[in-house]
Amino acid sequence: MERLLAAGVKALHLDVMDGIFVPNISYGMPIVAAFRKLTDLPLDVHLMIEKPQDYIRQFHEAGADVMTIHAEAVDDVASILREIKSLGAGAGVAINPDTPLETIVDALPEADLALMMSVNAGFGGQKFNPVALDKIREVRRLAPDLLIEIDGGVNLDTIGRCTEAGADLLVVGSAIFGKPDYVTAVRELNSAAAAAS
Ligand SMILES: O=C(CO)[C@H](O)[C@H](O)COP(=O)(O)O
Ligand SMILES: [Co+2]
Repeated sequence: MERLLAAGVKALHLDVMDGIFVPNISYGMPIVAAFRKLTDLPLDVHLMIEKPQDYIRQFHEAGADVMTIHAEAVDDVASILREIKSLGAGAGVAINPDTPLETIVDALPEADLALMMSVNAGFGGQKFNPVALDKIREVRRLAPDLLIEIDGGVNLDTIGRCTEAGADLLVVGSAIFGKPDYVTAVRELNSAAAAAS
């Protein structure tokens, strides 16, 4: 965390995985609360879990500023987005690369953020899937003021295409954590993103 903060990242994206919605387990509310104690940066909590509606209050109490649910995990996206907003948090909806954008179009008016996954949710370190870029362009056309986030395989080679397509929030895992020097990694990523936007 100290090294990340020194590198000047603008928010923390926290990947919550339940071993059911995705075949991997990461962490839950106590770790989100621990991050909350260490920083005032926005905590952007990516809920890769089933029944997210049962946990949003606890994640918000733990310190989540934004909670993003997966459309594939729930029946009624719009109503859960409304519940998240009623807690005073930002509400995001995510879709995996194989999920058509049509799945969430009706819910977009309730969303503060749309997350276009450029890998299948579940693991860091996967290869960037450019299908997310076309979805970003379409979301931008449908909802010009919505925050658009991209997540998965974003690195120095792919980040320019993300900003060019219209992504506002660029989630980077391996391309920072896999580097010895976070300051240089973040500076180079920010430069590549800005050059293309
Ligand atoms: O939600 C995620 C995986 O499900 C991660 O946020 C994402 O994969 C970031 O890691 P990387 O930049 O290494 O792909
Ligand atoms: Co994520």
